[in-house]
Parts: sequence; structure tokens; C-alpha cells
Amino acid sequence: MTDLQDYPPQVQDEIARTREEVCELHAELTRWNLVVWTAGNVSQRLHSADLMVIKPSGVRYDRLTPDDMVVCDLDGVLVDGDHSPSSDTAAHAYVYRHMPEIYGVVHTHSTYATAWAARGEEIPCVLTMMGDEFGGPVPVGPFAIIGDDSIGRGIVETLRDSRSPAVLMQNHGPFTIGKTAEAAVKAAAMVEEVAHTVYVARQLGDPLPIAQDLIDRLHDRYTTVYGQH
Ligand SMILES: O=C(CO)[C@@H](O)[C@@H](O)COP(=O)(O)O
Repeated sequence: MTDLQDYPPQVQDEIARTREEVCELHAELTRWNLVVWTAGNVSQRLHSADLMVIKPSGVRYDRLTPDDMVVCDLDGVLVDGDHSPSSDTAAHAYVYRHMPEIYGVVHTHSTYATAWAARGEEIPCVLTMMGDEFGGPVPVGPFAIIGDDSIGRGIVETLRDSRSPAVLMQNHGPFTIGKTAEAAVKAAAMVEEVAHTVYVARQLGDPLPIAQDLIDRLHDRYTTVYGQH
């Protein structure tokens, strides 16, 4: 096993910062009611080395500290940490190996998004917020059993050619990706929000689809103009 001390100071510094960031972002999962008990996990990939920082498996959110965050290589092998890494580490690592532009991965079991995953049905793009954040429907990924690269492969195969940062893994729940872990956490909050809203809309009747050219315009504005630059 490679030891943390084998890495240069700038890598060790980024690891310390990333442990702080990833720990703080786990608090956002409970803040937005996206997880129950110890379900869910957040990771961030480093820029200075082929390493990732991820949640320790099965540790209660209210007990997580930056030092509890686990450092793994991009094959999911433990590099530094006193705890076993998340049971989803292989999935996160697979995404990082196959989507080099991605530096954050989040998994939750948020209620409404997971309900759509249980049905294996994509969330149709019937809200301008969905055009903004997802650039279309939120797709469904294949059923995959935890324990090998199956989940990670399903995430990549579904999202590689999609504008969506979220995928509903069938019978399991949402996984989200981003250029940072914070962006992936935002996508996790937004997919739960739209899953809930579209569910409510369906209780009222048939939601109206948005034309593709308008979805494209919404997504282009949101990804190039919206917010502070
Ligand atoms: O959904 C799964 C595994 O895919 C849960 O066990 C997961 O949310 C939480 O596992 P960890 O505590 O991160 O090991």
C-alpha cells in the first residue's frame, strides 16, 4: 500500500483541503433530507494526484469529521484512513477513471428520485428547471449489484453521452456527477426536487413536455449565463 508520506507536500495539502470539503458536503446531504441514517456518500477527486477522498462506510453523518474521510487511489485501493472506505468506492473510482472531466460523485437514496428509480422510469423534462440543470430528462441506468464495477459502468454508460449530471440507477437510487463534489451535491438536491415536483404534477394530470429547442436554449443559458461570472 502506498503511504500518504510518499506523496509530495502539495498533494498532502490538497488531501487535507479535500477532506474538509468532502466532510462539509456530507452535511449538505442531511441538510436537504437526501439521505437516511448512513445511506449515501460523497467523493472528490484530486487534481494533483490520481487519488480520491470519500466517506467512510457506515459512519453516522453526525459523527463524520474531516479526519474520518478516506483517501483511495482511482482503483479504489485504500491509501490513507482509519476506516474502511464507502461500499460505493468502486463505483466512484470507475467514474473517475472513465470520465476524466469529472471530479465529484454523489450517491443518495432520496425518496422521490429513488421512487422513480424503483419504477425504472426516467423523469421527463417538463420543468424549465430540468432544462436548466439536466438539459433534458433524468435518465435511468441499469440494475446493478454492488460489489464490483457494475454500478460504475452503468453510471458511465448512461451519462457519457448525456447532458444530465444525474442518473437513476434502477431499483437503487440516484448517482450524480460534477466538475466538483459541490456541483454533484447540487445535482443530487436538484434531482430530488424535480422528482418530487413531477410526481406532484402527475397527481394533477399529464405534465406538458417542453420542446427540444426550448430545452436546448434553457440549458445553454443556464450553463453559460446564469449566476456570477
Ligand atoms: O446504496 C448503498 C450501496 O450502494 C448504501 O450502502 C450506501 O448508500 C451507503 O454505503 P456507505 O456507508 O457509503 O458504505
